[in-house]
Order: sequence, then C-alpha cells, then structure tokens
Amino acid sequence: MAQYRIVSGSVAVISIQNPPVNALSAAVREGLLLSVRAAASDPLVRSVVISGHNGPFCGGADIKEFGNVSHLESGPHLVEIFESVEALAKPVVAAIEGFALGGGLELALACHYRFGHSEARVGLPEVSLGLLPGAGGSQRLPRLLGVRAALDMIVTGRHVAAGEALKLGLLDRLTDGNTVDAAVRFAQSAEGKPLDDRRLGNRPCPPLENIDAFFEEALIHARGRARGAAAPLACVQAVRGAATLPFLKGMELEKRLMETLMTSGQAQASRYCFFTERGAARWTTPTGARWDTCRARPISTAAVIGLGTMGRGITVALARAGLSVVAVETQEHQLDEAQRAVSRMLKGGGGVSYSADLQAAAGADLVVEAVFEDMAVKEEIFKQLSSVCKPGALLATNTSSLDIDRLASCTLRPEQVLGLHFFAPAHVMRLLEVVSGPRTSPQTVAAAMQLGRRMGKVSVAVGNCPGFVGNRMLKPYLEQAYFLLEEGASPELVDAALEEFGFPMGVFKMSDLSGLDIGWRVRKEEGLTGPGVTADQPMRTRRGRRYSPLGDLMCEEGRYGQKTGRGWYLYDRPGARVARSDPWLRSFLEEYRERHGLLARRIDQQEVLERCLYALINEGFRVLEDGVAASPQNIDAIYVFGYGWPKHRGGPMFYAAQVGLARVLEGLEKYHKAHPDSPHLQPCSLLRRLVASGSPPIHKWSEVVKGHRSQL
Ligand SMILES: CC/C=C\C/C=C/C(=O)SCCNC(=O)CCNC(=O)[C@H](O)C(C)(C)COP(=O)(O)OP(=O)(O)OC[C@H]1O[C@@H](n2cnc3c(N)ncnc32)[C@H](O)[C@@H]1OP(=O)(O)O
Repeated sequence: MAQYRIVSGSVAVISIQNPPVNALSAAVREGLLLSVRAAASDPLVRSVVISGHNGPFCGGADIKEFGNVSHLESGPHLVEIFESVEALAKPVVAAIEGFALGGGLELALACHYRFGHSEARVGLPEVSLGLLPGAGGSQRLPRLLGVRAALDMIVTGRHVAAGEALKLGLLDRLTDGNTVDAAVRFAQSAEGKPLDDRRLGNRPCPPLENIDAFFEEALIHARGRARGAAAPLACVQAVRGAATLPFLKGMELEKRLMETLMTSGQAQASRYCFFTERGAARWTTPTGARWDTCRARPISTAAVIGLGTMGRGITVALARAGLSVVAVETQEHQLDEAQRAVSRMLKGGGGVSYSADLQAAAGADLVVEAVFEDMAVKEEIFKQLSSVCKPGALLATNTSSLDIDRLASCTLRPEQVLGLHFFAPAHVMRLLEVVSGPRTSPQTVAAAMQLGRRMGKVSVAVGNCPGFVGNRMLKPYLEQAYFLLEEGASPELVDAALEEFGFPMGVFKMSDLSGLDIGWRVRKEEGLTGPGVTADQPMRTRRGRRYSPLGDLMCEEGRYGQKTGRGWYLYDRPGARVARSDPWLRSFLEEYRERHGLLARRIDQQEVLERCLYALINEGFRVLEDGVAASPQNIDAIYVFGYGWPKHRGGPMFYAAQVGLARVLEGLEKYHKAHPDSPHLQPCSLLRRLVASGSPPIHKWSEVVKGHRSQL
C-alpha cells in the first residue's frame, strides 16, 4: 500500500496509502521498501518525494499491530526502511500535509529534506503510548534540533505546529499551496547535489555543556511529569545516547530500550487508553439506537444558567466550540464579575452575550443549568425553562450527582432533558459524562455526544444514578481514605501511596483543592450529617454501616481546603497551592482516635492502595452490573480523562484485569472480613462471577454482564 509513480520525467513520488491516517502497517512497510528500491535502481529517477495519500502524511506505526507480535514482525522493520531512505543516493523530500507523527515523523527525518504545509503538525507522541521513538527518531531528532528542543518534543510527545517546526529547523520549507507539487519542484532542483550533510545519521549531535547535570535534571523532570511511568525515563536515556554515542551505538541503545517498553504492561495500558478514548464515541442504547444510525439535530446556540466557576468554564468551552452563547446570571454583581472572567479566558467577547433574565434562554438550542447543587433550586429552574425555551430545545443540568429524572419530571419535555457533567475547570478538562435518564431520547444523547466532540471532549454516555459513574465510584475510595485516617494513617501517607501509584494528586490534596465543603453539602442533603442527625445517633455509624465524620468535623472547624488556607494540609494563605503538613491535624486525629477508643496501628502503602483502589474497582463492577456504564472501557475513559487515573495503568477496570481479578477478589474478601461494617469492601457478584468463569479478558466481560438491565 504505497503508490509509486514517476512525475516530471525524473521524480519518483511514493505515496503512503492506508486510510484514515496512513499508518505504517506491514503492507505499507512492504510497499515502501519496494518503492524505495525501485527508485534506487531506476536510472531515469533522479529524485524522490514521499507523501501521504489523500491528505495526512502519516500517523505513525500501526498501533493496532502492537498487541500482535506476528503482525509486528511481518514485513520489513521501520529501522531498515528508514536506513534505505537515508542511504539513497538521490535526494528524498518528505511532503508533509496534515500530520507526521511518530513513525511518520521518523520517516521524514530519514528523508534528506522536509517540506510542510503551513497547517501541518508534527510530533513524536510515542511516549503517550508508553514507548519511545524507536525507529531512529530518538537519535536523529537531537542531531537536527539539538538536545534541548528534541528532548522536549520526545518527552512531552506534543504536536508541533508547522510554523514552530520551521523555526526549530525541523521543517526546511513551508507552503500554503499543494505540498507535493512544491516538493517535486524542489526535489528536481536538488538533483545531483551532494547529500552527505543532509543525512542526519552522519551528523554529530550539537554539543551541550554540563551533559551530566542536564540529564540528571531531565530525569527528575520526567519522573515528576508522570510518576511511575517508564517511557519518559527511557526517552531521556535514549536522547542521552544521541548526545554521547556514535549514531549506530545510539541506535542499538534505542532498540534495547524499545524492546523493554514494547512488551511492558505500561505500554499495553497506554495503548488500551488510546482505543478507549476513541471507542467512547461509539455509544448504543438498549432500544437499539446507535452512534452511527441516530441523527442528531445540530446545536448552534446555547444558554448557560448560573455563572459560578463551573458556569464560566462551560460558557468558555461552548464558545470555543463555535456556539453562540448567552450566559445568564440573576445576581447582578456576580454577572459583572463573570463577564470579566469569561472575557479574560476567551481573550475577548467570543460570541458570548450576558443577561440577568432567564427569558434570554428562550431562543437557545441547548440550555445548560450550572447553579449550585440544590435540588429545590434546580427543580424551580427546570420548571421555568420548560415554559421559556423553544420547542425542541435540550435542557441539560451540570449536576454532579442529582437525579436527572426528577428534573425531567419538572418539564413537559422529559425526553429532551439530560445531564452534562463537566469537570472543573470545564474549559480544560477532557471528560464529559453525558447522562441519560430513563426518558431521555436517543436523539438527545446523539446531539450531546456530537457537541462533546465539537468541544474536544472525551464524552461518555452513562446512566442515571447518584453520582453517575465517576463520583459514584469515588465515594468508596474517599470513604476508605477516611477510615485509614481513623485507623492510624496520616493524609501524607495516604497521598504518598496514591501519588507513587501515578495519580497527580493524592485524595486529601485533591479534596483540599476541590473544597471539603462540597462533600459536606452533599452529605447534609443525604441526611448523613447536619441538623437531621439526632444527638443520640452514634457518631461513627449511619444506617447500620460504618461512617467517618472526619470530613464533617473539618468543615465545622472552617477547614474547607485551599480556599480557606487550611484543610487536610496547611497553606500559606487562602487560595495558595503549596500543601504543608499541619501539626494541628496530627493532634486533631490523635484526639479523635482517643475519643472514639481507636487504636492507631501501622499502615503500609500496600494497604492504602488495596483498600482505596479495590473499593473503587468493586463499585466499578457494580456500575457495570447495574448497566449504568456500557462497558469497562467507558469506566476507564471516565477515570483516565476525568479523575487523573494514570494512563500507564489503563484505568481502574483495566488495572483490575492486569492485577488479576482473583487477586482483587481475594483482597476485597480479606479487607471485608476485617471491616464487615464497610459494605463497599464486600465483593460484588459480577466480580465473583467473572472469577468463577475463569477471569476472561476485559473485552469479554460483557458476555458475563449480559442479562442485566441497562440504565443507558
Ligand atoms: C514498531 C515500532 C517502531 C517504531 C516506533 C514508532 C512508533 C509509532 O509510530 S507509535 C504511533 C505514533 N503515532 C501516534 O501516536 C498518533 C496516534 N494518532 C493520533 O494522534 C490521531 O489519531 C491523529 C492525530 C493521527 C488523527 O486524529 P483524528 O483525525 O482525530 O482521528 P482519530 O484519532 O479519531 O483516528 C481515526 C482512526 O484512526 C485510528 N488511528 C489513528 N492513529 C493510528 C495509528 N497510528 N495506528 C493505527 N490506527 C490509528 C484511530 O484509532 C481511529 O480509528 P478507530 O476510530 O477505529 O479507533
């Protein structure tokens, strides 16, 4: 699948043909090598242009082959092909339109010249697949750009726009016109000229002072970016090889590092995330409606009701997606402040108008309610929206846990009511939970999923239950963290274990960031704390189960987290970010344990991880059993893109499969025996059934789930 043709009498144009992204599958590799050999041996050919068929240059190695060694090993290897390209005695020009990523850019680096379209982008994103640029990219790019710029691109995996690539010297020329035509003309002008200096494998790496100190720092930085991830560290090692070794020795090092990464569980997990992200768009409902058959009415105008932090972020996300937005806030002072904040974020007006009157939502195709979490207030707004809004307008709530169906009941159009659960900050975070109630129509889901895509979100269709998928699973995780404090752990110990696992922030730091008062309000609403709880009720039991009042007590002390400068940690001032240990908290916990006759014991990191993560995973199985998520892959997408679950660990359900379902079951049984008053540790029946049926691979779990009622 490489097209070969001769143009202008002397230029061989080799076009990679493998839609949609022209990935370098075995067939493409075969075709490329044959074409390069044909160009080398044809005396009429004096130069070569390599391009991508129908737009994109090349999306890199074929990721679908990675899990299958026989596919990966069939056909010539990329390193061999790129060596032949670089060694060709005729000038080779890469004509880059769309994108040249991973192996695609490595191919371009083996060419003698690189032409780019002005809207193209290039990058070496292998690190996000748990790999390194293992087809010479880690050795050629530093020789072209210098170590600093190359290391940045390789360790971050970022896509670089054509303009920046030109400045860096990665692209030789840009064109706004037809890239292949421009490359052909240039190739002809380079015919017969010396090529030695154009072969990056021949060049030394530009010198760098204080190499040891530079790479030490680079390693520390790489470790901090994704804790516990092996690929960024291997990338640093490979680039160090480029800076210190001859090309062929560097290539050997790259090969050794790549072989270790390629077969690692981390690469498997990262690859799984890649497909999970894309798979979330393919939703279905029990009525048979599907992503590819259900037509969605396009949404071009939206109204956002309530301009607190969430409402502002949602307004920005919608405006950036090209919608015309009316932002409504009934409190005048809040409206002015919000207008300034939104304009700052959008760097100007950006198609947003403002109003203090709900009537302004009358003409919108979609309304997103984003007022604070109070059911009575939301019900009143939905009642009003039902009569104010035009027929056909969709009514969405940004609630993070309340009942969508109850809100739908306040309207005369329950089939057009849904939840759009954004994550803070809403214009930055990738995840969107699209929540349907029992009466939400498939067309409504389709429209929301399409809108999510326009906003660049990973949108996941979920069913209606308290907390939906993400927050429902978070509850047992948080609960175990509180219990661990009661039993003798400190917030520092719990957070360190979770951060070492790979979360960007431990549970207590995260709670300080989002505000302890949010959970407090929810618990009050649920009747777990506050005036509804009578004095004769035991403090550490609710509805017959263990309950930790620690979070409530903290709020009663006015410790809401970063916003008050005090929470599970101490901060220099309200709003400051750097968490410091707080001696007050230590005494508070000691006094609490003493008051309740709790004996502090030594808790290790393994127990922290198992109790917190297994409780969360167990709830994930319940979510699947209840039909609130369509697949374990959807749960994993939610956790990776909304809750900071490390990509190199795939998501909670993937992690459970990787650890072994039998081991997770055994762990839960052990902890439930020790804590029988904590039902979240009681293994759910789906997990038991999966283990009983031999722990099938994750893509076969649906066969065991079958027969349960879907809430989607
Ligand atoms: C043996 C190894 C030796 C050497 C090292 C080389 C390693 C590599 O090259 S690893 C691959 C590096 N490349 C990437 O990481 C790029 C991954 N792709 C993307 O970032 C994006 O897909 C895109 C920017 C290329 C296009 O984005 P967009 O237009 O939004 O489309 P989609 O992402 O929805 O993708 C469409 C479709 O294509 C599939 N796909 C994308 N890239 C690849 C690929 N490299 N290999 C195989 N398939 C790929 C993607 O899964 C979508 O299909 P599905 O919807 O069916 O999943």
